[in-house]
Amino acid sequence: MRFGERLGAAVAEHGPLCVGIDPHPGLLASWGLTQDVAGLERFARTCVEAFGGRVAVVKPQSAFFEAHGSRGVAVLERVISDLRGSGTLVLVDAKRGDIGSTMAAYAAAYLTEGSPLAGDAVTVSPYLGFGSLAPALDAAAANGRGIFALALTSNPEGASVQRATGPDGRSVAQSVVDAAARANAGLDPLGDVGLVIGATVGDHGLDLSDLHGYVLAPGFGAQGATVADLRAVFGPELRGVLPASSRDVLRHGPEAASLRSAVDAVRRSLEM
Ligand SMILES: O=c1ccn([C@@H]2O[C@H](COP(=O)(O)O)[C@@H](O)[C@H]2O)c(=O)[nH]1
Repeated sequence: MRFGERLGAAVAEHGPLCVGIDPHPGLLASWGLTQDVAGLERFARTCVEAFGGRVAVVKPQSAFFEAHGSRGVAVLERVISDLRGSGTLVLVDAKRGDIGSTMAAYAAAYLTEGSPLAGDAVTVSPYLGFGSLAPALDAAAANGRGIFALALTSNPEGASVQRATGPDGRSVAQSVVDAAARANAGLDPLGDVGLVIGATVGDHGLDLSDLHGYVLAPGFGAQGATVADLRAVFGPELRGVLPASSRDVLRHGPEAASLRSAVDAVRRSLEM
């Protein structure tokens, strides 16, 4: 089954919340864990126990695993494998992007069946030109996987690049939206190319009407965006929007049960 179809089924079962696994040093400390691979592993195992089979999609942040070197990456590989084994979709947040020939290697790593780092989808950066992502689009389609391309990111620094307008009068972000829409055309119910648009961005000024794909909305929770902000940015129904929260859920650890309660509370807030 295509990624967009699998994501649709997962959202129908669990709701749209995407929970992030971001093992910040500060969170390891507040969970009473050591600042090493053993602490990382304990943190990650607790997250898998808490979220596996309970949310539509989990987003491990690759940077916090990479920070621990090859043994940290091995922990990420186990997180991906165990979450997928529990039936939960995994969006690896690695924000990869490079010239096409190198992008093909990233696509092999993150989107190809049998690769230990391949989740169900990966975040990618289109800022070497959306066309440079072609190997990732091809690998995603061939392997039933998806990509989420950065359009308008949640950090304030992103706007100077992403809201800039090109010679055709479109913003850079709108050109990313339009390219994703072309990739998703004809795929029902939604395609396999999603976008990242922060919940913090305010009036995004984008025409998303032809996107026909999912929108990951980080910035919800710890970065200050509320449910009201989500509705103001994306419309009252939040159709196709996956609000993403990491620290605001993870701060409730280290007990898996408390993490689950936090997820349930966020989910309820999204339903109100
Ligand atoms: O525009 C973006 C793109 C990605 N992120 C990532 O999402 C999480 C947010 O974590 P919180 O603790 O919920 O703030 C993190 O992994 C970022 O790298 C983003 O925030 N904004």
